[in-house]
Amino acid sequence: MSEPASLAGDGAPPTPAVAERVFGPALHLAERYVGHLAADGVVRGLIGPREVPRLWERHVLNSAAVAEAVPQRARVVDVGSGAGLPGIPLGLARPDVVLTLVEPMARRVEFLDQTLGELNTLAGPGGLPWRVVRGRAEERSVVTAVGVVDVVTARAVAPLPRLVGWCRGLMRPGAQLIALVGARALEELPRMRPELEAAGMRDIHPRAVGADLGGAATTVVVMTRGAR
Ligand SMILES: C[S@@+](CC[C@H](N)C(=O)[O-])C[C@H]1O[C@@H](n2cnc3c(N)ncnc32)[C@H](O)[C@@H]1O
Repeated sequence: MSEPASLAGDGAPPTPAVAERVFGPALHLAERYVGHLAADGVVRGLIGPREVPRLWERHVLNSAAVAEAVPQRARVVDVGSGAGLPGIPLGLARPDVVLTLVEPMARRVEFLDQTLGELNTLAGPGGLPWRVVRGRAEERSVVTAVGVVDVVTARAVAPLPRLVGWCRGLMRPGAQLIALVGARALEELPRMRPELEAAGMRDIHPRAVGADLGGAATTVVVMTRGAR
């Protein structure tokens, strides 16, 4: 049977050996996702063409690295998921998590719906326990649709204090926010700490994840919502 054109993977970069260890039995789904990003993701302007050769290292493995910071069977919401990062690689690496992708932009939601539909079909019996919710994380309709979760993930969405303000309503007391950050956010963390604590966040710390994946480790800032 021929493959769906949109996921044919034309021009997709080769799969690095480490991907098999990261994704295990879901490797074929991760390869499909990369093919989809390289084709439809570029056509729709969600991924720059120059990113294609480094989709695995810089986007997919870098995102999947977050898996080691996520507790077993966590309810996870990926806020500002865009083309599905870091949510989709995380969900593929960790089939025990229940994943919701939140994204306000119609064009991106369409891409996510199509991707999830296709990966779901490929995943076979039971499919994937994932869904897409359109809207902004702080909107009441989104909080109602998603409910409260154990973990919020976010990459390149907003500075940490603003991100916390948007996501707090989705986090149960004790839930974690795991934000993938660059060097600048890390540098600014000490200055931001009082504001994050005033917003009810505790145990705020940077952490390197995915150091064993062959490339540079992913830096995340992890924080926990306090009781109030
Ligand atoms: C720079 S993109 C990053 C996308 C993806 N996380 C990645 O790393 O490729 C930021 C995304 O956050 C979304 N966004 C902006 N404000 C948001 C909000 N209040 N709630 C949820 N998503 C938001 C945007 O629509 C956009 O898709």
